[in-house]
Amino acid sequence: MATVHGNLQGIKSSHIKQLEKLYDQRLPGDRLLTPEIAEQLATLSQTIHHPISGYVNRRGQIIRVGVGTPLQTQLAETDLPRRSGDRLSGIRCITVQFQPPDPSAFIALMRQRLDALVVLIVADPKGNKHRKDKADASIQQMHLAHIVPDPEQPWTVEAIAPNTLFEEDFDERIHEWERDIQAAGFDLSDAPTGQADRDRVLLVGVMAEGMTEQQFEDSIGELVRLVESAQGEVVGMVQQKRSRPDPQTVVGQGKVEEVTLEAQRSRANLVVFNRDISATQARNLEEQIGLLVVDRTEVILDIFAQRARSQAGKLQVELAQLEYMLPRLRGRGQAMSRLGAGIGTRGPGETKLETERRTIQRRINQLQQEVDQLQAHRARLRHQRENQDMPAIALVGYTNAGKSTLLNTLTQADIYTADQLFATLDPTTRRLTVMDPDTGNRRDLLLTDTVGFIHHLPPALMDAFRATLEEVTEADALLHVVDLSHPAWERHIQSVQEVLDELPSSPDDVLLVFNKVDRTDSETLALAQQTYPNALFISATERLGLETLRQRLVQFIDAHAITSPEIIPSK
Ligand SMILES: Nc1nc2c(ncn2[C@@H]2O[C@H](COP(=O)(O)OP(=O)(O)OP(=O)(O)O)[C@@H](O)[C@H]2O)c(=O)[nH]1
Ligand SMILES: [Mg+2]
Repeated sequence: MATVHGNLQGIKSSHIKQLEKLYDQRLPGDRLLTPEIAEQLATLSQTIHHPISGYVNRRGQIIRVGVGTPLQTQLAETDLPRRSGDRLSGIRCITVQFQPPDPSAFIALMRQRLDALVVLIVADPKGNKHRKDKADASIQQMHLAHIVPDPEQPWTVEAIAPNTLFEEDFDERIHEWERDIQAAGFDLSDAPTGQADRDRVLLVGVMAEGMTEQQFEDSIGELVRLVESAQGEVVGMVQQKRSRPDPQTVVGQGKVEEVTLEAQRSRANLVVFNRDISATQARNLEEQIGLLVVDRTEVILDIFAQRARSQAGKLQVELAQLEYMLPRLRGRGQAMSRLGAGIGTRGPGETKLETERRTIQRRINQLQQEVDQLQAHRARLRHQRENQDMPAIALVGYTNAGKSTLLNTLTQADIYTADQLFATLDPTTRRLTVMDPDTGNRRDLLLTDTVGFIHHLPPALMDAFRATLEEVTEADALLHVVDLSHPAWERHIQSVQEVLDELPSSPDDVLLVFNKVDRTDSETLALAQQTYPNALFISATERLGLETLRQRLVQFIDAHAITSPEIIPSK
């Protein structure tokens, strides 16, 4: 089928027919291009005001025609002929553009292991007021690029004269290039394929106005942890200081090119921004970089999607993902959907993404109802527990602070704990019996472990996880667990406070517990003790300070008269 690829939006059907007709043409196998086909491509490109790329095999058949640059119209890995890593793909690309070739074109050359890339440059009729609609097919420049076995810059490009391009026997030259590549032992298949299990992620850090150097570094450090928690691997980073994001591409044009190049150099298959990006920005960036581009929120949602085990967890994650996606629905091109290995593509899945907005909205409504039911169910459970007259205390804190470890240590529970962000999604409640040291009386209380917080917890997650977060809002008191060994512990306390402030309500009684003192330096410990004289200092893994914690829990219950605890006389 003669399908025209690329972005056909706004292109007249008569022009699409002309593009389709290109498939009927055939080039002599030993020529890179003929003047006739060059002219047809140039005229068509000027008529539709868009770059056009044609792909030709070694027999001279046109196998693909696309509207857009080589990167926007590239063949997916699966559509390329299977060849060993030291061989070219046997396909060349002829592209007509209005600008000289930029790095994205060479990246397309590399990714597809093209025999050669011919770039024809014509005047953009849009930019020429006097001859608005009249195509001026005169080709202003011709460039020829091909792969060379140089790891630093694995391509070369040169201006080429028409008679060389149209008349020279290129069969031999291509074989020569291939022999050079083989002789150098250069592996072309080293390029990212997007089929790997782990995403190879290039981070883009935008340092916004008002951000200190330290805050910026912390945010990048956290983003690396988030990517790793989502099973991705950070392979590089590009950063930019920018007071106002570019509405089209977040970062400036030069930076986008740097990202494109760096992505190629580090063989990344996914680009992650440290700030939120709009649908338009994502689309523009993807078109220019040629890779899937996601933001921090999508990475967090992806971790949640991977971690959700229970029915309730899955339900809430799906709701959060759909709520996040709905205003951002953007038909990601075929090429994009194949390039992303994992992050940003898991969860509801591509097919659901492509279904209409209305279907998604209906699904959201349905999920909202299910979450309402879940909320009601949890409320009933809590009510039953309240009848037992036991005070309920919720463990809250920044993700990875050690909440689950503490609950496990105190109550011999077996909640999954790990040195990764968002290990816990589902709340777990355990009974804890503590002894009043003065009277020797035993007291029972309920301790609930729940999902961790993070700086700027995405609103979609806060809404979808309302049933889970109610364990916090409905508790009688909170144990705020802080990882004191984390360099950003003070900001973590602040971020947790900010999330708590966003909840409809939260208990006034909060006991601050500094954890991981076994790996905290003495200055930090002294500073925290001085700043928070009423706080507790513990190590959940080393079982340090736990007895004091238990005693403080008893006092805490009494002093705040949280409830009238049942007093069980000791034997
Ligand atoms: N050195 C040290 N490590 C600890 C301590 N407490 C917990 N950890 C480690 O910190 C990591 C995170 O612990 P979790 O209990 O999963 O943390 P969490 O707060 O439940 O995290 P999320 O569920 O992701 O929000 C694990 O690798 C624990 O072994 C401690 O007192 N000392
Ligand atoms: Mg946990």
